[in-house]
Amino acid sequence: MPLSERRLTVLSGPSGVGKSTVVAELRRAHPEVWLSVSVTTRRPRPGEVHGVHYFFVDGAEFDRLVEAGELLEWAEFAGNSYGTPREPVLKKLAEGVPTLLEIDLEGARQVRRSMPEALLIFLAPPSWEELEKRLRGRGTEPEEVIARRLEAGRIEMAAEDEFDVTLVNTNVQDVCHRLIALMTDPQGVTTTTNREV
Ligand SMILES: Nc1ncnc2c1ncn2[C@@H]1O[C@H](COP(=O)(O)OP(=O)(O)OP(=O)(O)O)[C@@H](O)[C@H]1O
Ligand SMILES: Nc1nc2c(ncn2[C@@H]2O[C@H](COP(=O)(O)O)[C@@H](O)[C@H]2O)c(=O)[nH]1
Repeated sequence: MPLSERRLTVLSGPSGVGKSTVVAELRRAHPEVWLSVSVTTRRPRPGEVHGVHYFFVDGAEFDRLVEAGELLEWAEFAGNSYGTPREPVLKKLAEGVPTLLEIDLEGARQVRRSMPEALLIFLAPPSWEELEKRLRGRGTEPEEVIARRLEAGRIEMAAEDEFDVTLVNTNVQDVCHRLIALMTDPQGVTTTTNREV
């Protein structure tokens, strides 16, 4: 199947597992993949750019987008709201552009319901200890936020079976190769969870 005919792919996994790192590498190697830019009420981290990493909005604007039906999915995560603008995703899919969403478990569940043809991939850490190490090592959140993210991470880890495939993020390059292979040949994916270590 040519890349242009591929379906929507969702990448989820606990905070700190390496989703953004994997997506950045994937886009470097495969610029033809389009990544949805989410809306969030979270404050920007140093270096994050409005319109590139996120659309940073306040709570009132987020509520307006929800009420106007402008979000394909949305969720609260660790004290902030996050959502996927609907129109750009539908446009890219209609154009046949391979489309990737990097979203949390609740968002993935909503996409599963509204677009059951989407491929849902769970990114797992090599171990819980390594996840904690990565999240703390990133140094972007204070300890109380890290604790909330780890609490959410326990719930996300318990939901791995809801996904079509699990990729364990031991090596970023390996994960990228597997991810692009899955986007290239989604027919090879069975409906039961397929853990690729
Ligand atoms: N395979 C890997 N081995 C070691 N460190 C990694 C690996 N992948 C990512 N990291 C590191 O882990 C940290 C968290 O990665 P990243 O920010 O990409 O996670 P995330 O899943 O996008 O988190 P969040 O959901 O909180 O945004 C970063 O410091 C990153 O450099
Ligand atoms: N349901 C959604 N979740 C999203 C979206 N964009 C990002 N996320 C997820 O939120 C957490 C925290 O992200 P961070 O940038 O603050 O570390 C993480 O799991 C992201 O995948 C979205 O549009 N919808």
